[in-house]
Amino acid sequence: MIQAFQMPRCTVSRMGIVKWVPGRMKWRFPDPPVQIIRAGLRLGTSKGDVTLKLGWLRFMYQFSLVDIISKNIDAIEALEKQHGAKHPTLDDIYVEDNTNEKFTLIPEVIDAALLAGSAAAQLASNLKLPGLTLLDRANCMHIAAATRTASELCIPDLLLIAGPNGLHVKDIAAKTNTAPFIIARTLRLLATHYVFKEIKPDVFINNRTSSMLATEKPEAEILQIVKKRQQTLPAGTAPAVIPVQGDKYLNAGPGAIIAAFIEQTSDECFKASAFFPDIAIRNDFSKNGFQIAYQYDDLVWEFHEKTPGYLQRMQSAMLGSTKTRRTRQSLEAVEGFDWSAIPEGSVVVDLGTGSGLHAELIANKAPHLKIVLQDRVSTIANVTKPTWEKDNGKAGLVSKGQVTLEGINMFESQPAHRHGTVKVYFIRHVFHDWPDEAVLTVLTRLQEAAAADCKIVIVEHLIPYSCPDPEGEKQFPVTIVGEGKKEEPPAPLLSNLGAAHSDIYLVDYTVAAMANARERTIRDFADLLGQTGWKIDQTFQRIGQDLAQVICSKA
Ligand SMILES: C[S@@+](CC[C@H](N)C(=O)[O-])C[C@H]1O[C@@H](n2cnc3c(N)ncnc32)[C@H](O)[C@@H]1O
Repeated sequence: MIQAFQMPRCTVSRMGIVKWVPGRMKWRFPDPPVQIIRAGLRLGTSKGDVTLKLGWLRFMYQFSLVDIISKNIDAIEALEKQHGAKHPTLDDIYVEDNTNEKFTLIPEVIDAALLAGSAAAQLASNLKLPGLTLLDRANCMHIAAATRTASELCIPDLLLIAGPNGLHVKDIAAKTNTAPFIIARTLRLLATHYVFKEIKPDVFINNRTSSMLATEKPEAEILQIVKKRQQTLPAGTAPAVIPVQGDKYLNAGPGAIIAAFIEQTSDECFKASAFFPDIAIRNDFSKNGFQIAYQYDDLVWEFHEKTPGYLQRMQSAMLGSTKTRRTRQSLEAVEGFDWSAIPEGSVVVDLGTGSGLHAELIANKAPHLKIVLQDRVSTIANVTKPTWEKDNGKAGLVSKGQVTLEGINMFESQPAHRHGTVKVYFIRHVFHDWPDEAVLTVLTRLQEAAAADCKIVIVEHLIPYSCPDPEGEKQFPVTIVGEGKKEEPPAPLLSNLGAAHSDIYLVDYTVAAMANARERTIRDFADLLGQTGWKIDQTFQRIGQDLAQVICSKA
């Protein structure tokens, strides 16, 4: 509803851009004028007199972005008063358990921050010359390169130790045995993208973003890590497989696992991604980007198993990836589906269990069920078993027979004793590692082994469309877990919140580059399930999360 409104005196230039008389404006919109803007966009196809209205509506389009920003910043400020906290700014140093950092995780704060951030990013894109936007996009590999350079040289740690006065690039270069001009341009490129801050010419400090990467190790150890890294990097033309020091990420503060994730992304994934367009354009998926970049024939999982540094970095990176998003994804994975409705003594298989974190959550949530942890024989022997043996709580679940560990190959038939006896296959973050053909094979093997009342609980991110999807919402309704109600973001925001919510699309490209794999939309899952005799019964999701539980049964 428009509370107070006065039509501006506007003229329309040849390009249809509104000019207006500022003194006469008095606009107040309690809510963004969605219907009016949508109507305006429809009018955009007309000509003549209507062009005037279109120009006016274009002006309102800009205005409503500002309105969304200011309304949501007001909301955050009101929440600050209510919670006695302040939303951190870029000038703060990141401390995980700090009251202000915890404040940013309150669902209402997340919602308001996403809306304001989305509107701000869209406004910035509206205002930037499109050619420069394209250049930004095409050149973003340099930001990845600079991020890895800074992180592997442990500059966030050196700046954390240096404190508010920061360090001159010459001092950083001297400590790390590198060239000052490299440090300067690396940190300046990143500071321009709000990572680090240049407080005087050539003097840098950490900001909230860069300080997340500090391992908090003492300076002598940090410099030793950098020195070792330099000695292990091959001289001359570097082969793709350069040694990685996994031990950097151990025995350190939470920043170490975040650094592992950032360094893995800006190293392996960055190199693999460079080759993905060649594969996509040729439409030839016989090799993936990782295999081409690393001149390696096997899959990335085998590569990790054979190269201990990479394996350690990848394992730390998986922990770090949750920290960067700071969600409760582990818990959320087992919320939604009603485990209590499964009869006493039923068998639940956690397929592709990894370390078995979610199997343990299910076992504790539903002690009346028998949980089988299935993974590759080598993963069960080298990862799952040691994890479950060294923890008393887990070991207790095994010794009392509630939990069993089982080495299998999910592409082959389920073990004979599982045929017809499993009530639920729980499958979290397994399918996103594989192309469609592989997922079809696994679903077919499960279809062959499953009894008529068997369910599959798939836990994966669901890729949101970047436009509204009322048809899909009707066809695949989502049951919300926890508080809140799903609402379409106000126009003119993209329905997926655009750049404020881009990480899932980047993860999708990561799995594509590393394994020709995919994150999927709900329609993608419905299609794969339909081809293998399964159907979707229900989908559970939390507000603001892409992670979903998709409950499936035999069609
Ligand atoms: C991304 S991890 C997910 C682990 C765990 N479900 C989670 O959500 O943390 C994928 C898992 O699939 C397992 N996996 C890969 N290939 C497999 C196969 N052929 N048979 C069984 N498990 C496999 C991997 O060993 C790994 O543990």
